[in-house]
Amino acid sequence: MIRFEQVSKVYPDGTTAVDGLSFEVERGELVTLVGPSGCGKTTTMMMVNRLIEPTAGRILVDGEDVSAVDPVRLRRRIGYVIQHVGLFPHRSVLDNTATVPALVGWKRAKARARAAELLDLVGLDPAVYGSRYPAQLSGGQRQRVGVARALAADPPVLLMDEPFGAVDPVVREHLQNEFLALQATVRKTVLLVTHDIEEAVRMGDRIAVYGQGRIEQFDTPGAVLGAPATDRVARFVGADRGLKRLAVTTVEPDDLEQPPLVRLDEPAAPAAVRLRSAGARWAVVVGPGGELHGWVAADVLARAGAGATVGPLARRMEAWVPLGATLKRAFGEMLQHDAGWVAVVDGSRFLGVLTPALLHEALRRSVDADERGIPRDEVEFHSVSDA
Ligand SMILES: Nc1ncnc2c1ncn2[C@@H]1O[C@H](COP(=O)(O)OP(=O)(O)OP(=O)(O)O)[C@@H](O)[C@H]1O
Repeated sequence: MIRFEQVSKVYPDGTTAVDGLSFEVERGELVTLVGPSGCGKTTTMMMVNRLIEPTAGRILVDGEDVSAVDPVRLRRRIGYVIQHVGLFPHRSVLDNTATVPALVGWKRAKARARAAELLDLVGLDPAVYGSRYPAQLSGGQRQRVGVARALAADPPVLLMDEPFGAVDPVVREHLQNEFLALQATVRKTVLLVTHDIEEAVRMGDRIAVYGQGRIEQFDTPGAVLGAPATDRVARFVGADRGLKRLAVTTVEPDDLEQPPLVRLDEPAAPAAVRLRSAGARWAVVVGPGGELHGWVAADVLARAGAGATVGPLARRMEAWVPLGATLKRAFGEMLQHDAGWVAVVDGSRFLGVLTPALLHEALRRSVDADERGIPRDEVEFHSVSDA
């Protein structure tokens, strides 16, 4: 969808900002460009909508060489979000959002209706915020208007230059998550510039890690964190890349262990016997359809009076995550609830548990899988304790 072919940019003063760059962003993909200040990220992005012209090479958007397209027409097909948003201070939020539809000749009522729809989509009630002016918004709200405005004419391509840079870390994470949820439905082809590796990892389907004017590695976040291609990439992603990788590695069924199970409506006494003979100190309690209910300690079952069933003795399961959650979230749940394991569910159905050792194993297998280019469930794992 966006294709760079041997693109270079040398500024008139002789600075080589971009040097022989070739890469492609697939349709509906979000690619983050990340690297230290001055490495050429913004130059790369601004060549796509012709705010900067390359010195050599060509850039194709949807198969069309951008140098052959009138820049104004080109920019109508490419949404652009920048750090300081650039809203018109004397226009209402609604009119700011309707800017591009109005420019491309939509009737005022239709442009405003579209703007209201977009404001709603980015979480701003148009009835409340539509008539305000930019100065009457918080930084995070202004950023949302910037995103709504860029999406208003429904461009297939979105360029975002440090779009969440001007807000504090908490708001930033919130906006990132909101944008990811939005992107899951609108599926734009997005190029996002950031100098923040955490943001690149969280947002990107793939990441381009820049050295000076060149891409050092172009791969999925997991692969970049698991197997940095060069020393420079390794230094940039940081010594804690294993921890960062927790945030991009998901829980899969093969990662899980099957603990002893007891049924909610089963009598306590035989359940206690079963657990004792298995040497288990606790069991997961499931409902009749295999749905997760809670957990119960073996000694509580053993002390229960005759005729007791498991149900009233069970404790609520606090530490659980859905299948597909990140390992970071699973680990977070364990820490928050001071639990040695976390239950994993698919919908309401109980699938198994993850322990710290299994979590480590899942992480190691995913690193191996990326290094060898094979699926994670094909990686055999031997831990120190097997030796
Ligand atoms: N108009 C210009 N004239 C000369 N040099 C320029 C010009 N614009 C940018 N540069 C230089 O080109 C290089 C790349 O700049 P660019 O803005 O693309 O980097 P960046 O990676 O986006 O940096 P940052 O994260 O700081 O925004 C830098 O050395 C910069 O000083």
